[in-house]
Amino acid sequence: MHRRATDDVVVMHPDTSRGIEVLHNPVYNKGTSFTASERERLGVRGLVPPRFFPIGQQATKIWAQNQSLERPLDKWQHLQDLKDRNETLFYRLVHDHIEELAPIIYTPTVGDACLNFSKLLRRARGMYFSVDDRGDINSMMFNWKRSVSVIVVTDGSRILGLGDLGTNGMGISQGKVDLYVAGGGFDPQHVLPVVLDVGTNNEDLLNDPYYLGVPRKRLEGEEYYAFIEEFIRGVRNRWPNALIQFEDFQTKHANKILQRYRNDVLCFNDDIQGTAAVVLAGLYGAMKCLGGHRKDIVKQTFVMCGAGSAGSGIASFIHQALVANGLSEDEAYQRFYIIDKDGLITHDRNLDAPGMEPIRPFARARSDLPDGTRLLDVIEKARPTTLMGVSTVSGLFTREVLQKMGEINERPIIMPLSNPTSRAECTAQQAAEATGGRAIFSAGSPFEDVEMPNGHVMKANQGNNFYVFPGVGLGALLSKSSVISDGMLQAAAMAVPAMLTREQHESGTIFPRINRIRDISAYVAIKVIEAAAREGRVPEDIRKIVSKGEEALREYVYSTMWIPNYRPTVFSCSSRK
Ligand SMILES: NC(=O)c1ccc[n+]([C@@H]2O[C@H](COP(=O)([O-])OP(=O)(O)OC[C@H]3O[C@@H](n4cnc5c(N)ncnc54)[C@H](O)[C@@H]3O)[C@@H](O)[C@H]2O)c1
Ligand SMILES: O=C(O)C[C@H](O)C(=O)O
Ligand SMILES: [Mg+2]
Repeated sequence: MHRRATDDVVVMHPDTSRGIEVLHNPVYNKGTSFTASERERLGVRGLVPPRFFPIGQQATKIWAQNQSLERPLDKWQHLQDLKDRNETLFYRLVHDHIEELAPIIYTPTVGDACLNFSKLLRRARGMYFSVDDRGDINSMMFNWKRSVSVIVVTDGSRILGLGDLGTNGMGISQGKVDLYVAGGGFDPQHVLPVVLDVGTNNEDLLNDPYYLGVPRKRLEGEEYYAFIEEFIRGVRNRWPNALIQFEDFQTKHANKILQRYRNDVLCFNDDIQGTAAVVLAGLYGAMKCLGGHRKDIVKQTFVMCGAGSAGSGIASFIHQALVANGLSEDEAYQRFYIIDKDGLITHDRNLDAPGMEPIRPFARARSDLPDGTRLLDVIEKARPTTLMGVSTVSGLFTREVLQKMGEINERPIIMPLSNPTSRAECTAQQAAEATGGRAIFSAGSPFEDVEMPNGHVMKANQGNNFYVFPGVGLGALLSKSSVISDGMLQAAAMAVPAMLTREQHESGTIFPRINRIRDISAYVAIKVIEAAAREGRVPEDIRKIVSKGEEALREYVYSTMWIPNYRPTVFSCSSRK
């Protein structure tokens, strides 16, 4: 991915015929935007209407069509149809209107798309590997003819807060790779969405005659891990330099898989690590809103609702930051109260249960509060500054809970992070009403800012891993590091709030606007590369660029970004990497 995208051409795969096939291939199709010479060269003269329209005009027309649709899911479908016809135009639209379209191609609408994926699928995209493919996974990867720089893979077992959606989870892998392109400047030819169909335990899907996956229960135990191993080995063999992003794996497997591969393979789990980095970024931003410095995070106390992969990942990562800023390990653990579906987690709990391992050091002493204490009582006792929700339970932050946070704190930090919107622990409106608009608020899915009767506006920041995963992926690949370290992720968390101005902090803004996502991703990537260099993880050529300073690094990062413009299409004898 080291090239100047703007100077580029599109090299047509030698197997592609000229003529109508060009129009039917979404990578090469430009619709009415083929120039006269291309129409000759590609054999499409007369196959498209005579008038030439530049991409900007095409985008304006299709944007108006999309805007005229009422239902978000119809907008999603309209965009997928466009992607199936003309990828460049699709990414141009998403790039130009990211703020309006992120909620369509991503949370919350992508949740509905996954729920209805069997009915909505028009044209397959990405790769599907099922239990029936065991033994053949690596050879199947050679059916994918392009080189791959990033793979987003899910096993569909925990799609957003919607549970086990089996093969329908492909929608989430596709949404995430679209954000790698739109937000991180990845070339769409080199991103690959994948679903591992290891079965589903969702009875509705098993009984659905149109379900797209293998209708059987999920693989479990060693059989499951052997399948994952076969997939990872296949990727390492076929695309040795590709980054693997694990997405929406259920907690009992997510941590185990991450621990097994994170020191050998360029990979990360977005729900554990991407989320943790974005939440820490939001907390650093909140410290600035409170008029302080990011180091003030050591003064905070956290109540976390949810002890799954997101909750445990966030807690462990904030713990690292507290220790890095001067607390002892134990002091830092004392700052957390973690609650799951059975209430407060203490040493009275079975901490050996699957998925509980990362939570173990956060379990409270029996003497603090009884095991299972409910949220409101925990808040009364712990007097937290920050309340976080990764529980998937809509309405968990009741009016009483929010009011209590507002009583304890002048400016309570309230983060209902569960996705999609239907699972958020509270809405922005509810948080604003219960706290008189004083909350520093951030939710996983988008909400509107709330204007209070006195004219004050409570900012409804979106705290979503979208702010970091494209930049982390970009930085990791460009650094040529062989792994993604905690230090690289901590650097990503510090990069995001550095993009905000003092005025923005004063207004309660803790994340930059999403329409700056390319600049955010580039800056995250710069900081990730610098961290990798500090840790001695980069080869000589990268070390040289880093040693020249941030400007040289910026130039390097931006020069690799793919820009959604049409480029001249040419033929060559061999396919381009
Ligand atoms: N904002 C983001 O960027 C982001 C990133 C990752 C995950 N998430 C969201 O976080 C949620 C959780 O993800 P996960 O992978 O950790 O899921 P999970 O299913 O593994 O964990 C859910 C946890 O919530 C707990 N829980 C259930 N009911 C509860 C209650 N009444 N009170 C307190 N805790 C309760 C469960 O015991 C479990 O520990 C999902 O909705 C997901 O979309 C958001
Ligand atoms: O997909 C998202 O919107 C964020 C996160 O990865 C999640 O699983 O909720
Ligand atoms: Mg996720």
